[in-house]
Amino acid sequence: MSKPVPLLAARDLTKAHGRTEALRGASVELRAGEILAVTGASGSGKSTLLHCLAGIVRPDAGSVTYGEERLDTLPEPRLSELRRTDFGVVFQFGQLIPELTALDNAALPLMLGGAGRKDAQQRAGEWLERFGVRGQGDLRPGELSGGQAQRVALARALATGPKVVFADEPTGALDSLASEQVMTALVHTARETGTSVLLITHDAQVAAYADREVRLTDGTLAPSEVSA
Ligand SMILES: Nc1ncnc2c1ncn2[C@@H]1O[C@H](COP(=O)(O)OP(=O)(O)OP(=O)(O)O)[C@@H](O)[C@H]1O
Repeated sequence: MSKPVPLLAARDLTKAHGRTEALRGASVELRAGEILAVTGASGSGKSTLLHCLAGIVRPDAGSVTYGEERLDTLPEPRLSELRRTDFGVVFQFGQLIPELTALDNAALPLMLGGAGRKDAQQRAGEWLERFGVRGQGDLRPGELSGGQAQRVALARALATGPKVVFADEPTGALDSLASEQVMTALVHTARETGTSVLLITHDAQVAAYADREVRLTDGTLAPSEVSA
């Protein structure tokens, strides 16, 4: 059988922050519908890799290909459009807007994409429901538990129907029960919608939810792990 074509592929990425070489020739592929865990020690370059793959940061060298497009050289307007339409991101501390209710937080990307407020709120409500936090829709982030906030963040990331969700330590601030609930909801929804997930974690129990795991060491991935 021929090898599946990757949805997103990084080749030989290098990226320095000042004098720190965060990535030193990292290559990785994400396939359509795949949940890929990127693990590695603190400082090994995981977040930098995610930022390059999501088109948030441009690598110093190497390529990032998404479908037919080269993200590393794409003009900023098209890159922002892709980030809005095709990518969703979730970080360790949710990054919900504190002044907005959970419902309005989840509705915001839909409104930015052109939906009217009422329609966006209705669709956002359905996404909160999927993640088991519809009852918390009127609460502000400060009134949510860590796990609830992360589930709202996931609802917000998935509401626009992205092809890829980038999750950077989405359970890093949670206890094991909340972590399990967040990961179960994420995996279930990704499977149902065919969304690919790039999951960064230092937790082996979280990585076990993925289809495949690659490990970054000092800014590179071992060749055997690249083609696994
Ligand atoms: N904005 C920045 N300015 C300076 N150095 C940075 C910056 N971002 C990252 N670094 C450095 O680059 C290296 C890789 O960082 P990165 O955050 O990608 O690693 P990580 O594996 O995600 O780490 P952690 O698990 O601790 O979040 C580290 O040495 C870090 O200190």
